Amino acid sequence: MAEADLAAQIKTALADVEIPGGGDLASYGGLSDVIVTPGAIAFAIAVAPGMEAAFGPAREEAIKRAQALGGARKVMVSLTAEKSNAPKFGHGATQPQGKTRVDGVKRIVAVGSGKGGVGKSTTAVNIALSLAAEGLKVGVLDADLYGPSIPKLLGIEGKPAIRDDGIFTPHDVFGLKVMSIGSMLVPGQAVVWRGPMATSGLRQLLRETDWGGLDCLIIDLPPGTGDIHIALFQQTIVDGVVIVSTPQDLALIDAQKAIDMLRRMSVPVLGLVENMSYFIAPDTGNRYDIFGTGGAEKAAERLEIPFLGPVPLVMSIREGSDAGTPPLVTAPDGAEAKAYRLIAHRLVASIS
Ligand SMILES: Nc1ncnc2c1ncn2[C@@H]1O[C@H](COP(=O)(O)OP(=O)(O)OP(=O)(O)O)[C@@H](O)[C@H]1O
Repeated sequence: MAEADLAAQIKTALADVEIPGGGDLASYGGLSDVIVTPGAIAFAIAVAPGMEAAFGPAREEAIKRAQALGGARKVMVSLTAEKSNAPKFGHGATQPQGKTRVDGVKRIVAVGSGKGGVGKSTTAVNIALSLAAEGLKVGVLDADLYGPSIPKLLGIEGKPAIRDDGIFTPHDVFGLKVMSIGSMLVPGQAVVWRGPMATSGLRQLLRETDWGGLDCLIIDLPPGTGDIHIALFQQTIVDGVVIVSTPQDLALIDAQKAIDMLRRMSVPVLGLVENMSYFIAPDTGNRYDIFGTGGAEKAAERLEIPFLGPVPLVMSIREGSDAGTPPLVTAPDGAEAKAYRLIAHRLVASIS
């Protein structure tokens, strides 16, 4: 059945779901669009603050109705009271209550950046592979809803398997357990998958995946600071965040903003990586500091966070990453792999 037809059928089925105070869910103003992808069905129910518990049975019923029509698709229905969920920032910020660990995952390290395109996902994947090369059991969760690139970086195709009990089985690639929010989306739908729906999708990917006992889960965050970050840091104990930046000042200002947010949310900043730090000419092997290298190191000092190391701008990183064969896999003893391994060592030291 076409996805649009299925969405319409689900909407019709929701007309039989009663909501508190009378009326049905399909005609309730707080119901979002119903999104149907080849692997998932997602929608959100926004309620007034304090009404979450009262709407619980309606949500359960809605899940049942959607599941009955959706076959093997994973159903994600979020219930949010938007105002009460707003983060408290700035003066008087409090440590959010109710953060929990993820079953079967010892440590969570998120990788973020102030702005897009700085090489955050590339760094996340190569840090994960470096940790795995040390003998750790490592997973990667791609939470970059607006540009999920982990499947491409690791050459993953298709969707993760879903067990009978609805739990995801992650992809197994180069020894990593990998899940991507990208496999739940079809191109062009990320924009409608925002707010409560996105955060609910992330929560399910994180908590309804059989990670199989990990020493460390690396989460590739979207760039900047948004709903996904806030929801993750409010709900989950994250051991710390690595910030990736390029040497350009503008990027560092953005990185600084991201670091400020983490501090206000009481999330440890594990350090700064300077990506595309210098250029190695492929023909001569000569090094060129074309961007004025060292900006991130100085910024790290100023911000009083560890500097984890520089990664050169090298064609082999771009080509290997774009082909799904990261340098840690193709040339584990090469200079690029060494740069990532050094960063991973410092990261481990920073966590402990
Ligand atoms: N050190 C590097 N040398 C050469 N190319 C790199 C390097 N790091 C990343 N790239 C390339 O830069 C591009 C962007 O990288 P990546 O997708 O990791 O960035 P991102 O910050 O995660 O971006 P987005 O904001 O889209 O998530 C990719 O084509 C990648 O191969």
